[in-house]
Amino acid sequence: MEKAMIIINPTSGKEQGTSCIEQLKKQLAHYEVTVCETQKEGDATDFAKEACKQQLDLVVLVGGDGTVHEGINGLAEQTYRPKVGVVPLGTVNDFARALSIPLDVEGAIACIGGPSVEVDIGKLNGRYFTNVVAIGSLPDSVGNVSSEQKSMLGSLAYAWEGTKAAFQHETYSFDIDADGQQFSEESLLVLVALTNSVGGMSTIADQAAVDDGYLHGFVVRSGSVLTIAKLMTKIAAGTFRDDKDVHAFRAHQMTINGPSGIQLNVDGDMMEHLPAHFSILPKHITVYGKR
Ligand SMILES: Nc1ncnc2c1ncn2[C@@H]1O[C@H](COP(=O)(O)OP(=O)(O)OP(=O)(O)O)[C@@H](O)[C@H]1O
Repeated sequence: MEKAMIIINPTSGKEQGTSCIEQLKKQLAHYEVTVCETQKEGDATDFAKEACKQQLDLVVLVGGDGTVHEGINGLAEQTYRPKVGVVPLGTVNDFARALSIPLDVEGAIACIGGPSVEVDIGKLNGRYFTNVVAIGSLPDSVGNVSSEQKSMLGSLAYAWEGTKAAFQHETYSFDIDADGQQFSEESLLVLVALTNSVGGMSTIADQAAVDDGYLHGFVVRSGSVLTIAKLMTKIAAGTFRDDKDVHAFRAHQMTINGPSGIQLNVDGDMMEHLPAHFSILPKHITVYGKR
């Protein structure tokens, strides 16, 4: 009999996590299932590592992007990696969106066992990421959105903090090396995306496919309120990357340096500091979903 581990964060999103376990077990009827509830930061990584060690066939990550990020960090370094299913319970759920996994519990559960994709995983310094790394004063303030704010306001909380940051329009100087090409930029926001879902929006990194083997970089060149307002409308219209204030590039390896002490927003949570060394692990983990 095949073996599966369900890793669930009982505090994710609106805390509806544990109620979907029975449904999930029905979908996984032909698996011997172990359920692991996370208690704190780092648990999902440890459980996922254990699933590799035991050579399980499937790991289902139930939670927000933070839980997916932690679970993938447990799998990425291992030689044997189980297939992955995702049941998104967070506010943004970028990884699920990028893989066309339905955002409702029933739909997401029904996907497990269907089509799957071998997805790229990003490496940033000593850790791994699945979606996006954001650097600059904008993500700095968006990173201050509390869980309570997120639960109550959802993406509105991000929009509010982002607007506040835009009014402060503080820019930083960044030195960037992309596959050996070097350039410097004065910027409010630098994004390194792996997928076409960034902060719940599919129109920023619209050309990034989950398995194209590239890191997709975007530098927002100026920080004026007008620039930000204009870019917001361009994001809505799907023409963000063509704007003269946006420098879009892609690479297999990148190094980004800038003022020390700036924290990075990695898959939605603040962690790591500059300098940031990026690389890509192409088609590294098989996930139930579609490209
Ligand atoms: N039992 C727990 N109690 C408190 N925090 C936990 C627990 N288990 C895991 N965590 C932490 O909660 C963090 C956030 O979890 P997750 O992203 O799944 O939910 P979320 O914050 O509701 O989602 P989103 O960020 O999309 O709104 C995880 O990165 C993890 O470190």
